[in-house]
Amino acid sequence: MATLAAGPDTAAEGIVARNLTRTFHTAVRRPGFAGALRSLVDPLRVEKTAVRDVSFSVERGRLLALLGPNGAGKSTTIKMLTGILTPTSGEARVAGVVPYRERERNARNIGAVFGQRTQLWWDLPARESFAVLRDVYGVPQAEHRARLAEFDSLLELSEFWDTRVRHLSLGQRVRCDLAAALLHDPPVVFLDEPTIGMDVVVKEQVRGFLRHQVERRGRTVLLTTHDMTEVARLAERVVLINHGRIVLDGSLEEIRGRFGGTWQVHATLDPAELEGAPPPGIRVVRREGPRVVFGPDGSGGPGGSGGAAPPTVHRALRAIVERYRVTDLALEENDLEDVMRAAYLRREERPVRDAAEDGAVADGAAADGAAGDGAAPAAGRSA
Ligand SMILES: Nc1ncnc2c1ncn2[C@@H]1O[C@H](COP(=O)(O)OP(=O)(O)OP(=O)(O)O)[C@@H](O)[C@H]1O
Repeated sequence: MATLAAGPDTAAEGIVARNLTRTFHTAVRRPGFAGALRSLVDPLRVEKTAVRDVSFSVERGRLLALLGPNGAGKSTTIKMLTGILTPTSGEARVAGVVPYRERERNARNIGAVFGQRTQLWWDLPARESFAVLRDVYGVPQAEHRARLAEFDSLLELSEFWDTRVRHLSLGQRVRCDLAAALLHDPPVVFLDEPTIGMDVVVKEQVRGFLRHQVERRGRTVLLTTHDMTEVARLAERVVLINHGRIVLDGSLEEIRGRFGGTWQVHATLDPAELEGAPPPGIRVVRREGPRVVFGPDGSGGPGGSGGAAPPTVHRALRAIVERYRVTDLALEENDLEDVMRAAYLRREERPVRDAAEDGAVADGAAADGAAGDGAAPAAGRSA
């Protein structure tokens, strides 16, 4: 395996993960009263591999969405990339730094927002937290002022930044958290469900802010979310993780193609005759005179007889207009939520059963969880 040690030419990089694996050892209770008593004196420890052999990279100035169902391993991956957790094996490099080896250097390069927690001081107005962070990171006054003005113009923070954080609404607080995470101008940003619980207007404002930070400021963003609208609006590329392993690294189109993203193309043909068979991977679903409905032929993808994945809707559209003379065209796609549900429910990628699933009852506290593994990268202060 190639080594990922930091080098002089690596500062321009985004995020690189190579074969990242993280195993937790958890104390579990044996079933029944006698078992519980025995576990007090002789705790049973089981191994849980939360992330297994995960490799991907994010180019500088790009946004990648890391998707997966609950418990898939997204947060564990982010914790390794932010330096909070050390991988059991594998390597990571973020903006040229190995995050869990050089935590301080890494903290200067990254910003992180965990939607459910805050890094702001609960009893201070957000603007005072910003000033403390400015001093912690040694940001020059003029730069700080300019950056705050930019964030205010995009996130409308000044309406509430003099209010104590404990009195802010969720949407207000997370907008302040975003500003706090970016005030030191980090090239790489990690966002773990940043818009969770926000109303649609604020969500859209935050998405606009993120687009601006990627497209205009060139930041590299790794985002986790369960919100498929967010993915469709923001992500060019997604990595899908399930049971700790990467199931797919590609575009939303590829996810649709591979996990039964069904589509139908309604075409009116001229002449009305179907001249020649439909292009490969495409079948005629029904026909009424010149009106023909095309769909994937089901020979690939899940549930199919194997072979290549069905063509993506864009490829199918192109193939259909190239093959036939089309006078009218309409497209129907199923909902992205349905596609993701199908992707999450796929069983083939499920790894061998963890010992914890074999009858023992998890005790809650991990024997070697994040708490004992290192400090958060930024000057974090959870409320
Ligand atoms: N400190 C820990 N000790 C033991 N097991 C852990 C620990 N942290 C995570 N896990 C387990 O690792 C698996 C992956 O958890 P992780 O939090 O990374 O999932 P996730 O994809 O972020 O889920 P969600 O979408 O619910 O936030 C889960 O089965 C979880 O119970």
